[in-house]
Amino acid sequence: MDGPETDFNLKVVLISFKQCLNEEEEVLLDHYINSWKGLVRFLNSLGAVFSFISKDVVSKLQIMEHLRKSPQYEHYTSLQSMVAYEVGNKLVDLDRRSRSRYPNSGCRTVLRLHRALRWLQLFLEGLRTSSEDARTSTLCSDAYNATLAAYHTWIVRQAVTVAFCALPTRKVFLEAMNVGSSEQAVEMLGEALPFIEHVYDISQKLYADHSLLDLP
Ligand SMILES: CCCCCCCC/C=C\CCCCCCCC(=O)N[C@@H](COP(=O)(O)O)[C@H](O)/C=C/CCCCCCCCCCCCC
Repeated sequence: MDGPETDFNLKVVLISFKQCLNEEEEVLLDHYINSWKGLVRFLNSLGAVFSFISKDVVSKLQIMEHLRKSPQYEHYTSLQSMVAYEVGNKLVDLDRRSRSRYPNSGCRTVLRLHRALRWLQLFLEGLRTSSEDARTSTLCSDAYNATLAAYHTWIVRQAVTVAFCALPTRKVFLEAMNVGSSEQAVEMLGEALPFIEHVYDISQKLYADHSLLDLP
């Protein structure tokens, strides 16, 4: 039963990233997958022009869910245990020459989501701190160019640029978050974005420590 506190809104999704971390500051994959599913729900609500993006995220979440249901599922409890298992057992393609051996490794799959999380963090921070008349397409492409663009093919970058033109205005975006007025949405972002940032920072350090930031 949904009440005002449990209604689906962006605050619920962003705060769900807090649950991704346990007391040891390990990133728990079930929660990470669920938080991403919440984001996909928002993406789908923005219209069919974004469906090629949402399909890519869903396919990556399915890879992770498959690993969580595999006989090796215990190794996929957290990002840390996954990295230890896949790296320790050489189940990751570390360079392009070996690209085709483990195309669905957990490490390379989460890396794509991890980079996208940084895009989301920058985009929402841009929405939060920008003026009322700021263009969302500019905020979005600035965040994209600072994060994901470097890893995407020319074709993907063109498709993404077209999709950005279909973004709603800043006001509509903030209202679509379903947390009240634009001012309340801005306040919510200030409270909730640190949870995403924390998960991002811990994942980034883990990947950097294991030289996994450029997996093909
Ligand atoms: C009311 C406010 C709601 C805001 C909530 C937004 C929800 C955001 C949800 C998802 C964000 C986008 C996630 C993009 C993941 C991209 C993963 C990726 O890099 N995939 C590429 C590489 O994968 P491999 O080939 O190596 O397996 C893949 O090639 C790319 C596929 C196409 C999609 C890439 C689009 C990225 C655009 C990011 C901006 C999204 C704009 C959304 C508008 C809010």
